[in-house]
Amino acid sequence: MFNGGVLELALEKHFPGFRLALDLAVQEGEVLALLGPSGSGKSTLLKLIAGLLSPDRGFVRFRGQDLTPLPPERRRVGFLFQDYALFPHLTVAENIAFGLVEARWPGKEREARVKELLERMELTPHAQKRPQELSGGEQQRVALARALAPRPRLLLLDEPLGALDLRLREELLFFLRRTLRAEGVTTLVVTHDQGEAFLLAHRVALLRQGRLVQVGLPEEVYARPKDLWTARFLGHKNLLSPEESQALGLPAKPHLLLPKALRLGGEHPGVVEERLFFGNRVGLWVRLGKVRLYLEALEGPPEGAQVHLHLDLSQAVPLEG
Ligand SMILES: Nc1ncnc2c1ncn2[C@@H]1O[C@H](COP(=O)(O)OP(=O)(O)OP(=O)(O)O)[C@@H](O)[C@H]1O
Repeated sequence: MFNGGVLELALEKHFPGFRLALDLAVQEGEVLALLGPSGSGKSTLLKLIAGLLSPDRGFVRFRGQDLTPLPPERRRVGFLFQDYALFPHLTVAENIAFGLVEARWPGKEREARVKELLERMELTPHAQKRPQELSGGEQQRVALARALAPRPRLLLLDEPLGALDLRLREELLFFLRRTLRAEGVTTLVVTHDQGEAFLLAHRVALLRQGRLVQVGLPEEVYARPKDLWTARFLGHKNLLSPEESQALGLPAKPHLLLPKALRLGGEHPGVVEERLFFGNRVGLWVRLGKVRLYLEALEGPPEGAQVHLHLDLSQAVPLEG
């Protein structure tokens, strides 16, 4: 069942109206994104690993050691949950040092580690401030630094960019990506945003109603979603019914047309029904007879314009219902 992951999970947890049941192995140094809609069990899974919940059945194993009977504080797992609370009476530097003091790091090493994280997180100018004097994005970075400081062997992040506005989210996303790679810590990161999962993770695991639907490399999962639900959840737009597939010359089954299957200029005449301006690109909904297809381009004609599309049907992926 497992291919020798550093973290091995086999877990069952039941709540009224909800059941989580899954097996998963995570490799050393791997960043694995748990992706799923609201209520699919992402936070429950992290809490089971952290020891904040006990499973009804199964285990959490780390490097062969069964962590299941251990309380959270003995698991040596770092976590950052949605309601991360910084200590308001401590400075930024003291907040980051908190876990190091608890773990009795010698003074010199503690100072060096705090300095390193302040620099990496671009927080050095804020070291002596209190949390309430920081912006939301800065506070989030302090919380992340605090979680990383004691060099946990495993890091659990629940929607680490959750509360931020769009622009800050993007900024912090790249930051988080670099930090996780630089620290090399085995990480499970929960998100409901597929773009975030693809950018952060070495592998993504898709969760639906407490079950793993698909686990794989971002490119793999994106280009070969297991079924219609997964394809839709990953943001694919060209999902063809059996009838629509047939109208385009494909077998009468549901299909996904990958974005690279479509471009402007080709043999199929159509009409632009909708044109969406995104700033750096445009999205076009084009009607080709019975089928409406979506494509993106750097620029595109106005609504109502006649266009021709090139369709590469070798980029059509058959889907399970
Ligand atoms: N302590 C609890 N007692 C009872 N039911 C719970 C408890 N915690 C979670 N649940 C239920 O378990 C299901 C999964 O919840 P969970 O918080 O793990 O989902 P999630 O994928 O993290 O969702 P979100 O993205 O909204 O945070 C939900 O139906 C929730 O109501």
